[in-house]
Amino acid sequence: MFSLSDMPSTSAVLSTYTTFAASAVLVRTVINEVQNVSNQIVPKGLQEKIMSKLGFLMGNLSSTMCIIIDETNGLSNNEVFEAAEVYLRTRINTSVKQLKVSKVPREKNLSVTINKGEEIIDNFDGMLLKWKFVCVETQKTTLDSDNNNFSNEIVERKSFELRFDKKFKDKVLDSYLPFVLERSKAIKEEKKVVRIHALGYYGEVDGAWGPWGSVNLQHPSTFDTLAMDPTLKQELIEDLNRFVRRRHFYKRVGKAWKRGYLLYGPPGTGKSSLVAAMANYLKFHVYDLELASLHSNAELRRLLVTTKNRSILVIEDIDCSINLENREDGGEYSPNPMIKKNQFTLSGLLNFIDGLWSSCGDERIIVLTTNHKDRLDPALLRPGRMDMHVHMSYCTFSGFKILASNYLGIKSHCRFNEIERLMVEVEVTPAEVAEELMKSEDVDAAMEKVVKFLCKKRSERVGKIEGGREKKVTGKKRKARSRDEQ
Ligand SMILES: Nc1ncnc2c1ncn2[C@@H]1O[C@H](COP(=O)(O)OP(=O)(O)OP(=O)(O)O)[C@@H](O)[C@H]1O
Ligand SMILES: [Mg+2]
Repeated sequence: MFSLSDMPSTSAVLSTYTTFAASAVLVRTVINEVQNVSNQIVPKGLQEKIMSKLGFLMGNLSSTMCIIIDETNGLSNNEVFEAAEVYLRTRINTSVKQLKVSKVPREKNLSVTINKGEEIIDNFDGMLLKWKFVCVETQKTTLDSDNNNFSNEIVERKSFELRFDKKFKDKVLDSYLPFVLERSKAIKEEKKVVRIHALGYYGEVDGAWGPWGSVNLQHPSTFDTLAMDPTLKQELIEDLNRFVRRRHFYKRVGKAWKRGYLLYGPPGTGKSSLVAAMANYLKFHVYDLELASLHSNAELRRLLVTTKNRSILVIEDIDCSINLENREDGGEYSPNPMIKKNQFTLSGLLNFIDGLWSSCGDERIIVLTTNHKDRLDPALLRPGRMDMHVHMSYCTFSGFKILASNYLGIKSHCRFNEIERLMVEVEVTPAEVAEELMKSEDVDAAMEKVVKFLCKKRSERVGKIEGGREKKVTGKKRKARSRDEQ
């Protein structure tokens, strides 16, 4: 059994080290040896002192540099750690022996990470980078204020160690780590599940409690499946692209980074489907705001501040939600008849859109939908509030082809010409056409249904016109008769 006096002193160890200092390899061997021996005989505190001195000298000799990336940065999370976690999941290769797999309830996919102590080798621009996931258990003592007792708990401190050749220090800090941050952002974006938030119950949103409850937006609508004027569709996609890439532009010209879209058109022309397509395209969460459930402008403001950036706020059927023609008298309106008038106003809404809205978020989109654009106050429609007005019209033949391809997987059919002619004559909504297309899985039968439906619509229309003429004629006849009688 060794006694403490048998143990080599710090200075002895250091002088041993100096003797071998010429060779880094030998020093490492010495360190390992000292570590092995000291593990058995040296008290822990002294052991750490010796090893830190040796490590320091060793570090000076080695050509390797190590960056420690801790999970937290004081009280806040360390974004570099989070980014590394996400990025390294995509770099797991066969050299890793132990993985950890988990799944959170709302996520579709499994989350795969490396276990503690595992290493991942990465290459970047001619550099070799070695990542190690380190997890150290420490004891944390806390005072229980209820009974004034101290309690101990074991907490895990996680970090990554990133090792690379010293000569690449600048390149790692200036290029590689920013690259890891960027990549992780892109990976998160790809995996983002779009959610739709609605009022009505208090729900947990991203770990915080707030007035919005949310579920995954499972609306399958995309720009590809949407039947709308192809030029308008392209313009809208370009407008959205321009909006999201112009962060610096908005800053430079001193404008809030927000954009308003008014979607108008008859029922069943795809306004709500377009909102879903926009959300799926941009991967923005949706906040579905029902004005009828609000009681005051103050409530609107409170709700607004709890919405996140990179989101779409939707107010559907705006013409039905609020009296929008009476801004002069304050747009007094109370959606809830039990509550006094004058609490929730049009000017409140306008302020919300370009006053307050401007000051409390980035990359925000607001969408208003209506069946009656003409009923809206022009103040609401001006650029800066509703920047782009999108008319969702009755189904055109090009829209029909998108629906046919979508529902039946066909690009052409012998009835297409007939359908094209009929569509010029009648007004049908994409919703009506979609309904007919769904009535049969057999392509010919489905086409027949569409043709029949369009013919029926046409005869209804002709009937109406003739009925109208008839009425006019009988009206005239009646007048003439009464003149004769006089
Ligand atoms: N332009 C379209 N492209 C593809 N499908 C459409 C389109 N318009 C309507 N549909 C189909 O009809 C259904 C109803 O459409 P949607 O709810 O988007 O219409 P809307 O214009 O919002 O109607 P409303 O004014 O009544 O709210 C959709 O689920 C979709 O299946
Ligand atoms: Mg709708």
